[in-house]
Amino acid sequence: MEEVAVLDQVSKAYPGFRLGPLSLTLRKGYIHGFIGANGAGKTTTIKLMMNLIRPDAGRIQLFGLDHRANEREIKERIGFVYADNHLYDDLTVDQIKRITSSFYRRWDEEAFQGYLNRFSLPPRKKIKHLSRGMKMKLAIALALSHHAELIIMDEPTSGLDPVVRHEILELMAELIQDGEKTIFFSTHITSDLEQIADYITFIHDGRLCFSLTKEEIPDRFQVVKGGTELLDADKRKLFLGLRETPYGFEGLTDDPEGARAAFRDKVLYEAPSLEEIMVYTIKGDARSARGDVR
Ligand SMILES: Nc1ncnc2c1ncn2[C@@H]1O[C@H](COP(=O)(O)OP(=O)(O)OP(=O)(O)O)[C@@H](O)[C@H]1O
Repeated sequence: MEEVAVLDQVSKAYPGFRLGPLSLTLRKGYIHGFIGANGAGKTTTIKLMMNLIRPDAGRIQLFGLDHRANEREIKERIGFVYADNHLYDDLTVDQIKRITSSFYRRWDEEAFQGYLNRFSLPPRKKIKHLSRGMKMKLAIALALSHHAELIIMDEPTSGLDPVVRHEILELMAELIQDGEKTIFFSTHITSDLEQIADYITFIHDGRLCFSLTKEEIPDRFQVVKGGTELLDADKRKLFLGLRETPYGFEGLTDDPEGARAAFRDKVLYEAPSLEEIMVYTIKGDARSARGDVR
């Protein structure tokens, strides 16, 4: 499988926060979703890939090329959509298009006009008069009109209504149909990933928790539900996170086999949603950091 992006033991430290060492591979032709709580390090990872900030250590390759030595060529081949899009407020759609198109050798005016029509974006309207959803659609149209092979989007669906989100997800699914393009997008909205992502990468507090295909996740994680009397100190260790009520417990394990050996048919086993994986992992981590019994 062709590797479009490889991060190898990449790290970056800010006061009070350290990303990595992070290793991650993006495979050609797939949609890779990138999840993590606020402040987990998603934007930092994306900025490192875009060479907007420098890593303290580690190696980043895009299209098999060193991302700093070959920045110009690489940027031609990337479509980048940034969360707080830096579109100039006083410019019109048409003016921002003219500026953006001048950066790319492979700018495709027909493709851009196609997106304007598809998204009903008025060419003469000023950016500041566009709604949040329209601004995001414009950012996407600008990023997709130079035949990019890798599309990197930082929170493209956050703050958008379900209809606009659906339109954007539908477009992503269309884009990878020919197997030539790769999408990497960060989000908090786990249901978006459940719909369209092939691979899911989850980071927490600057560390990689997992990078798996959507199909692999149920083999790796399981929700277990049962009576609290079944729990003892050893069995508690099977869980990444555990919630107990007077009526029973519910927990997330990353050792489904161990859980089955321990509880057999005395409990219920369920496939977790991505949201459950996120919430249990993050809460479980906070509890162990505080020294609470897990
Ligand atoms: N330029 C900077 N200087 C200092 N600290 C920074 C800088 N940029 C990011 N950080 C810190 O790094 C951490 C990770 O931030 P980052 O923006 O990568 O998280 P995120 O996962 O994208 O979060 P969100 O979902 O809220 O956008 C945060 O604690 C943030 O305060």
